[in-house]
Amino acid sequence: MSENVVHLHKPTDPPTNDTAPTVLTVVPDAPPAPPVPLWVRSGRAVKSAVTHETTKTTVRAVARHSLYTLNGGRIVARRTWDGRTGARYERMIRAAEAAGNLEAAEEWEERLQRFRAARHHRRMDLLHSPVEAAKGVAVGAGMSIGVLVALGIVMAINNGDVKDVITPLSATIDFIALLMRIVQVVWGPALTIGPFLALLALWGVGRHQHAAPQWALPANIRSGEGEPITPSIVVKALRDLGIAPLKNAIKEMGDAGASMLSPITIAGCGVEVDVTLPSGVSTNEVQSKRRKLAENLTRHEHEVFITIPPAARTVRLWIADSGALDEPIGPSPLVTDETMTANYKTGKAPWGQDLRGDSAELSVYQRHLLITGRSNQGKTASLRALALWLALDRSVQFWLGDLKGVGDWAMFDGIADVLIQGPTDEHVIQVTEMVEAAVAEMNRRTEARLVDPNAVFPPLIVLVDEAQVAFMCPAVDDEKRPYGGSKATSRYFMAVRKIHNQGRAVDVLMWQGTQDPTDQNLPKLVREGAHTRASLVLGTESQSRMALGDKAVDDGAAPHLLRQGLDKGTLVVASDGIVMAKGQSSITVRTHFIDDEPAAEIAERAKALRDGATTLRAVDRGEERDPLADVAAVIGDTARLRTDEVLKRLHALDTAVYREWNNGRLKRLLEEHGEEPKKSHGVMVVRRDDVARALANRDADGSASAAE
Ligand SMILES: Nc1ncnc2c1ncn2[C@@H]1O[C@H](COP(=O)(O)OP(=O)(O)OP(=O)(O)O)[C@@H](O)[C@H]1O
Repeated sequence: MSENVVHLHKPTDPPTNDTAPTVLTVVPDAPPAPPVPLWVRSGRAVKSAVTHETTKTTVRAVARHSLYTLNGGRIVARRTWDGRTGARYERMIRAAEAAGNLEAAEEWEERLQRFRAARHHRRMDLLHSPVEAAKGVAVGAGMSIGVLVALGIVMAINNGDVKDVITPLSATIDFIALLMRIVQVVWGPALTIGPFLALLALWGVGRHQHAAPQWALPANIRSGEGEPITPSIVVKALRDLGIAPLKNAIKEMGDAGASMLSPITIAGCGVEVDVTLPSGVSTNEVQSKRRKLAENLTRHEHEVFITIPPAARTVRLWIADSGALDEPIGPSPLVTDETMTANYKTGKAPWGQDLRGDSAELSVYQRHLLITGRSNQGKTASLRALALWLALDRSVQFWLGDLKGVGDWAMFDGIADVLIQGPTDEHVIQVTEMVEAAVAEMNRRTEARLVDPNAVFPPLIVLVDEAQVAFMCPAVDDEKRPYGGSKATSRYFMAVRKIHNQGRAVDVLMWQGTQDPTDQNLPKLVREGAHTRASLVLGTESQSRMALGDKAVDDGAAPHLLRQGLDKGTLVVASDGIVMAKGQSSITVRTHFIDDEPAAEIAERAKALRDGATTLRAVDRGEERDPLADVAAVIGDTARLRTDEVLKRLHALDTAVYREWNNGRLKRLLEEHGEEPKKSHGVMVVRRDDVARALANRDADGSASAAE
């Protein structure tokens, strides 16, 4: 009996085995939804009909074609009016005045006067013309009849038939009658279809000019995708920028707003046009509206570049063909031309293409370099492309620190004299010592130059990739001096600063690649010490200012407007080592990408050109110095030398060793050998004889202890 019972509650205990009865639960039906009132349903139906895509398309098409005809009529009427009156001249005068170009205004004024004088002349002529015209018709008709009769006489004489005298005349009359018949027949239908043909013609004009509101135009024109840039598109885009004085001036000018523009020229994969702004509109007002301008031109923001040419009140627009910047550029000539060599002094590295499609080449001669950019955007690749080219000049030495250390620079093994690869503090210490050794080398060269002003040295490129790792390194040395940071005691920072200050003249050059600049990971003095500054995409305008400097950004450089991921390898470069249009302070370069494999091949070619360098994994600090002998050497023949001058000379002799030396340390050295600095005329000095005695005593002690 119990198996026939259907429980109306949920069992709380789970069934214990497979034989447990299936429990069915009765779920009551949901209550029927209340009926929707008729007016709501009708409203919904109307809404869905009105908002349906087909309805929208139909409404758009009807509106568009009607407006084409209407506006076509307006355009034709205006053209006719312009042709017959001085309206066009007056408009040009207003445009020239609005643009502040009084010379052009005067010229148009003169033309208007000439036009009016000529029109007056024609009108005066018309007053006399009916009589003249009647006379002309009478004379013309008489002459024609005379000619026809003369022709008839010739025919009559020829045929011997007097009737032929009027044959040409009657044939002409018949012909005229025939024409009249044709006109009579055609006239009726022409009267009927004539207006339609006229409307069709007006529609054609309107359609050609897209003379309908934006919303009514077909989708492809509405989006403007791929549309060529014409003066009227540029003027319209400027008018709608939201700059009131510009808008008013263009309104004043009407169609003649195009007079603000230079001819639109093809420039690489886009077009270029200079816009002379009307008075009251500043160039940076237009520059700050780049996105809006780009959208008004139916382009993406990154496809429009606004720079400031030398001419006053002028902005230069470069507008890419839609999507053209997304096309890859070809391979590097370094890859395709296996015979290529380089020349540090006179050559230029084939880096990529500028936006005009011209090849962008960089001279690296006596220029410190800094490349910044967000992670994974092509910083190492663009820095390496320059180094690979320069490696093809066998005279150039490389000391290289890669603080990422995943092998991006491995192909320089055998080219570079020093190659340090790795991201740890230990690597930062080695890289710092490498840069300090370069400072010592620089000092040695400077000294040598003092002795021989014509001394020439092989270029030494001190390259640190991922330099932010060094600036952010927390390690400190035995004397508590930090390797990282940007204090006066920070070792990496100070070494870079010294090379920036003095390295150029003796061809010791600092090249750094660094990520996402901040004041901490790229101190101000370091970023401003580079002659060539280049940046890949960055996050903010303030970072762009750090990367390229205020001047370049104020003049339109905008790496923060490049697109992360999409513009890999595109650099904004501020340098005098690259050709750019006059007055421009930066240029956008799309670099050739050289992948690891071709990079290794280029490196092999470079090695073949060189005798083969033994690459060190850390800098050799050289033999142990003998400070007392060094003091004697820097004093030379001078009887006494101020202690600060002794320290300066020691420092120049070997920066790495004597960097931390001060008066106290010098005093200790002399005291260790039974001498001390003395006062002379109120200043502390070291005397040559004291040092010589100390040396002699030391040598005597040394030989005595050896003898024992
Ligand atoms: N010129 C270029 N054109 C196209 N793609 C490029 C270009 N340069 C680099 N890339 C692409 O970007 C990737 C990253 O390049 P790279 O390692 O040079 O970036 P990075 O900025 O040094 O990165 P990291 O964050 O590691 O420092 C490359 O593997 C390559 O796919």
